[in-house]
Amino acid sequence: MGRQHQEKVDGMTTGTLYDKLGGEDVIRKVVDTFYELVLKDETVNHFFANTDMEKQRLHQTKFISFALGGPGRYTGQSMEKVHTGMNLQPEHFDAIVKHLHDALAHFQVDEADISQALQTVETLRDDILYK
Ligand code: HEM
Repeated sequence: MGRQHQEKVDGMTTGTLYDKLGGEDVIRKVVDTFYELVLKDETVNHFFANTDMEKQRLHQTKFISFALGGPGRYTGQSMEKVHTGMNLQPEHFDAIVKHLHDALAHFQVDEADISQALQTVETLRDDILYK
């Protein structure tokens, strides 16, 4: 763990993976990989069928940034709102989580850090599913 932006609060290390991985430049590469994985996966790519490519990239970037604790914070409420009408199911959410895992693993992010990112994403599961 880099020391920058880190502090101990109640015995837990805070500071974001986003900073640890090197911020925007690295994130952009992770997004490219994640984007490819999502768009070639027929479990989920149809959700993006009517989304233009620029918006898709924006979505993937925001998703990754959120997962890594980067800038752009979302509330459950706003996430519920933007995914309303999609009726997302657990298998869709799980597929996205898997691609997040694989995209990070591709860049040698260690498994402990990947778990942390996956847990962050999990916090929004109930806000996003079945809406
Ligand atoms: C923690 C999980 C997620 C986060 C943080 C997230 C984030 C967002 C955000 C911020 C938007 C607003 C529009 C934008 O920025 O482009 C959005 C829209 C959208 N999300 Fe998600 N999302 C999540 C999960 C999912 C999942 C699991 C799916 C489908 C498999 C999905 C599919 C979409 C689609 C299709 C849109 C609308 C894009 C458009 O056409 O404008 N999202 N999401």
